Amino acid sequence: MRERLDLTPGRIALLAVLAALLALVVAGPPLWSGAADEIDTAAMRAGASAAHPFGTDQLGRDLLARVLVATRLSLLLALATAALGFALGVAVGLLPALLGPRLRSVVATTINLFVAIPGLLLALLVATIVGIGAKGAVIALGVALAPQAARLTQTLAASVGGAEYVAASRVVGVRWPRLLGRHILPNIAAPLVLQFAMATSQALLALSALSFLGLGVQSPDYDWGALLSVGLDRMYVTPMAALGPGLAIVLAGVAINAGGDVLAAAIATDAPQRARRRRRAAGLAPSATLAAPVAEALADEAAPAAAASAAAAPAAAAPAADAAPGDVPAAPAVDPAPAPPAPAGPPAALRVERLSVSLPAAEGAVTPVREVSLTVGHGERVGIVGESGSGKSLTALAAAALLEPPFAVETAAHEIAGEPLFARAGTGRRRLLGRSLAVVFQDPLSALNPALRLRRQLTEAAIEHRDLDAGEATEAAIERLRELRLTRPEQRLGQHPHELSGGMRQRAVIAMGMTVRPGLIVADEPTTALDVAVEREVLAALRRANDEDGTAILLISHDIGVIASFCERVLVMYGGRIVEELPAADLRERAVHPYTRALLAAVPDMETDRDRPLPTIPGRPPTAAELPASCAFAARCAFASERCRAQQPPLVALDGAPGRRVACWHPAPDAAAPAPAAAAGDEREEERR
Ligand SMILES: Nc1ncnc2c1ncn2[C@@H]1O[C@H](COP(=O)(O)OP(=O)(O)OP(=O)(O)O)[C@@H](O)[C@H]1O
Repeated sequence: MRERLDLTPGRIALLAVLAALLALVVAGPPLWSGAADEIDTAAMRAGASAAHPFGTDQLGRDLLARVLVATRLSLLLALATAALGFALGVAVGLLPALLGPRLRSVVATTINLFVAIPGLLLALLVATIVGIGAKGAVIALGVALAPQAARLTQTLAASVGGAEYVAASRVVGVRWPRLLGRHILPNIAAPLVLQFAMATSQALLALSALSFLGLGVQSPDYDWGALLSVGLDRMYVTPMAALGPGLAIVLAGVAINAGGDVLAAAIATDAPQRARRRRRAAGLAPSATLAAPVAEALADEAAPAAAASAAAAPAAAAPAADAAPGDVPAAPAVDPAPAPPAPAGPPAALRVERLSVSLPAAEGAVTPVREVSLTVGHGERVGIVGESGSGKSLTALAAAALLEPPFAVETAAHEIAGEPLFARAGTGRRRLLGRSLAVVFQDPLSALNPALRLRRQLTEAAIEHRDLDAGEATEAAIERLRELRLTRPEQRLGQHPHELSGGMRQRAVIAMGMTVRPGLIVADEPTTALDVAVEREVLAALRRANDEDGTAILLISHDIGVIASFCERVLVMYGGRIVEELPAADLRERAVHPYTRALLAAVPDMETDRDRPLPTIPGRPPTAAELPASCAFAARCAFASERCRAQQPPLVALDGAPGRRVACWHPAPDAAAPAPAAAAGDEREEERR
């Protein structure tokens, strides 16, 4: 502990000084105000002596006693100034995390404007309004401190807001006061405390300077600055008259900073925080691709509405409100087959039609997800597979309504549990999402708040959405953990995330999502960071949720082996589109898209010749900026023809093969599968020749 708090002998000495100063704040005036205020005409302007070590002032009052008594006023005024600055600054600095994108940018611009004004100028401006004296000085300096505090808070809150555990909490519908209180403020407390201590010592210095100049504390009150002014006259006769208050100011400033350091270190080196720092140092930060879009997700309901407004409208909906008009090009015109209708019975857990995601880029807008239509039936396990950059995560995040400007989301339809998501207003939408959908991100540690024990994290969604009290929610969480085969669940709830292994954490995240019994879990690469044994545990946990609760699963992975073994239906994505859809059972033998086949060929099976290298797909997938208006896979495809390089193949249903779709001008021959419905079937042989 001592090492973690960096308690060097010097720092311990400063903490002792701070403790002594705090004792003086309490005991100084009662003990010494008699001597401090006693006028002694016989000893006016006396030099240092045993009776008056710092000498006396012009009325013969003991200067040492006055310095001791002034501790209270000096420190309390400095504390009040910093408190005022931070109360204003933190309140304003948190606003961008809570407001919609437009108001957020107004507040951010205002903060920037105030930060640009020199603090002294701002203080003088306010002082002219509120007047001089102790009260005026506190208000003027407090207001001058506020912009820096606001900027710091804004930056810190934005960085925590990007964490996946905040996104996970949002998706289960946790409201902003709870988000702030539980997830954001505890995680930004350490740097804020540090900054607060520094602001207090700065305020002490500034207030002393004002009192020294006669603009701060007014007679008969006095602080160290006022005493310094008295003592300075006699600096050469009685040096301690000036050195005493001067030293008090310097020592107090340094001691306050040391106290702030130790307090901040105590908060920051709280065990879970340390674990997170170690992870960061090891380079295990959350994936930038995921974190970036979610970073904006803090704006509660207003912002999804921006992206959603487009979604609620028909296919030709305008881009999201924040994107400049004309920024987003229409996705290339294709005539995609709609997602196959869900079987009769309960409504589909998720249905999106013509989902496109665009974002502004240097070279104009890019559309990394284009016209994706998919349905996840009630209780179904559907997989999305594709190489990195194929658009899987953006599709999943857009489906979970977690994308915000600068991403612009367009859909012709977006239904969750059979209900049109964007027909609802903010609160209703959040409730629908919170009750019907849970998201499991790739990195379980970043999906859990490192500062909180599992109990709070696993119960908050159930308290919010199932109206359970804390005891009932705890019971539900224990039951979920037990179902997911986590040993000693009661004990686990008392632990912090870093105390669990990777697989346990991911199961805890799944349990967190399952406490509201959602109809759908969207799991984005939930096993990528885990080893094979743990991967099996996590997939088994998802499988149990599916089997026992009928929870549908949308599993995203670049590993076609995982998808094939876990899912019932597979969507293969490439270049932001679905290029093939088929039942998982057909994957190995009946896939017809050359890309799907190439992915499969790159996975070894029992018949693979171990002496020969595995086939790989030549080249690399196109980035969002490189997506052509023709077939995106053509550049890497052995069967590509002129037509592939010129025209985008539409995603079409395969005749006589329910639930199968393919987007290819030359689907591979498949003895078991009927010929594709597209004209491509006939042309294929001809063109290949
Ligand atoms: N925050 C972002 N800023 C700019 N471009 C992005 C961003 N996120 C995604 N993209 C673009 O969108 C494309 C699709 O990204 P997405 O994360 O959905 O792919 P993915 O298939 O999930 O890949 P991975 O498995 O690596 O996560 C990327 O190739 C990238 O060009």
